[in-house]
Amino acid sequence: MQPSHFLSSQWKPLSSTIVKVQGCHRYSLMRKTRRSGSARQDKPDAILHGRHRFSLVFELGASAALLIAALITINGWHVWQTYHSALAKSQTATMNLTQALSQHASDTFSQAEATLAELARQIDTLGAGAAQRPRLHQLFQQKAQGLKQIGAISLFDDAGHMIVTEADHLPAVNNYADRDYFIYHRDHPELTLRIGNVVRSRMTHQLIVPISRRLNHSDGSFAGVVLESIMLDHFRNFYTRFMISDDSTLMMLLNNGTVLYRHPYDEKIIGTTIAGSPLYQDNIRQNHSGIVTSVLSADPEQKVYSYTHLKQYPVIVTTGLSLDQTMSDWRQDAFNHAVMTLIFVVMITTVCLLLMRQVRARMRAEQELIHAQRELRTLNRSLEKLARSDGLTGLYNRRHFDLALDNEFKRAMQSRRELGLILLDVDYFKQFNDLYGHVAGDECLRLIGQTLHNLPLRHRDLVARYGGEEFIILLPDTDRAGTLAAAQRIRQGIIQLNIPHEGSPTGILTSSLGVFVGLPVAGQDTPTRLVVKADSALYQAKRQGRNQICQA
Ligand SMILES: Nc1nc2c(ncn2[C@@H]2O[C@H](COP(=O)(O)OP(=O)(O)OP(=O)(O)O)[C@@H](O)[C@H]2O)c(=O)[nH]1
Repeated sequence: MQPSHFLSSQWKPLSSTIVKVQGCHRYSLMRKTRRSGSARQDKPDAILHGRHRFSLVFELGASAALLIAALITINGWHVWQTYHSALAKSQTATMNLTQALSQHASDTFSQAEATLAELARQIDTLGAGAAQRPRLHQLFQQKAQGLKQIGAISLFDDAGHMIVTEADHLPAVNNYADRDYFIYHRDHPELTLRIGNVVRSRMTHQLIVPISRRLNHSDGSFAGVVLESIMLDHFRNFYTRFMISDDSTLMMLLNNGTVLYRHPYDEKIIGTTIAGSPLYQDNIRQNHSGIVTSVLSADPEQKVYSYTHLKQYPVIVTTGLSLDQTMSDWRQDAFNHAVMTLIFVVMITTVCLLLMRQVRARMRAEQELIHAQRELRTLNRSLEKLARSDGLTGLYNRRHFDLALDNEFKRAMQSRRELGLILLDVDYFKQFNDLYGHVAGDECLRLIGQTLHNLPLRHRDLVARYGGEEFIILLPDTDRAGTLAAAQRIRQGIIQLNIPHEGSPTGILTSSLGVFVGLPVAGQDTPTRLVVKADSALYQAKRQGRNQICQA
């Protein structure tokens, strides 16, 4: 028979059990189980790391976002607070200013009212005839000298002629019947004080505020007007004392919104009206006093306005402080805070991004490390397997067998249980190689290895290639009968392979087996000695004609 025939022939494993064992495990099975176990461990590992990384990066991002949100909220709250505080301060400042101006205006007008009331009484008492006029002139002079704000004091008859004045001479053209105040008093019976629009004096050519009062004859008919003109400069001098920015405004108005005076001084504005402005329409006209952020028609810039009506006179005083100006400190502060916040936000974001990058890099390194560890473990397992197994047959090698024998030897000593050892050698294998070649010899050894591998052994039993064409089987806790039965099965198994061997007297490949069974004796036996004993039994089997089992 050609070697190709037996090489391809199916070898049937032993169907009966030599040594009865429960739950025997193969090396390959153990290896498979261990590999799948590690795969099961690796998968949750990877998931955990993925999740861990995600949650770490997420936590970092969330913390930074929270920190930034807190920072912005705190600074926003601070800016909001300081805005309202600055606004309240500017409102207080404008109201104080308005109060000072209203006090000044009240004082000025009440002095004028008192003067006019006294002069009217004197005129009523003395009369205003030609004889009394020098006396009245003196009186007017005294009053005018006593009050420096007074530009002129004049008396007009019922036709509008100036008949007495504090000046030494009456004007050449001295009819004032066209003046507002004259017309008003002529047409209105009340004897109350009237504060008129600013006009230019015909005598001094200065701007004046005319304050006038009607005079009646004893029968109640119109007798004329007594006038006290207050120089606009009086207000100008007073208003200039206040240090206000150019875009702020101090104003004195008549009740109808006509401007009596305005600081900073601008002659063009004197006599104009703010009656159409939101400030006047929505606030001044409606309330006695108040504070409001508003605009004027002629001045669209938003200002913090405070205003008050004088209690006794139809005059309003208003102060408008530039919102831009009054809030400039707050704006600077808010800007500083915004810049600081921005710097912190940028810093936090940068640090967070760097940390996130580091975490990612670290996680990546960890992943790579885990991967490398896994590969190393796999490599170690393969190396371990390689170190323990025989390359040709896949069985354990001599090195592993020696270690296992050491262990089982010790165990047998301790447990006082017998140990079985079978040493197998292929008969006439040199001839086989010579006849069929080394490749066929290798295949033959592989088939024998497979036969041994398929033996139904217990989990502590071990089959190894001892070297060359020699195999060894270790059977812990096995008595003589069990070991011999196993040896017999093995021998039969090899015969059943039916490998043709023309160099053998039997015509097929056979094997000789040396068996040792016994309890190792303390102080006498060693693992090597047990093998030697099995080997000498094998030697005996060879000597007695091969294809047989001999026991040591
Ligand atoms: N093909 C092959 N041959 C091997 C291997 N290992 C050892 N051999 C051969 O096995 C033969 C063993 O020969 P011997 O020790 O003289 O024994 P034998 O020819 O079997 O004779 P007996 O054992 O006395 O029956 C040698 O020729 C070795 O070269 C191997 O792995 N493959």
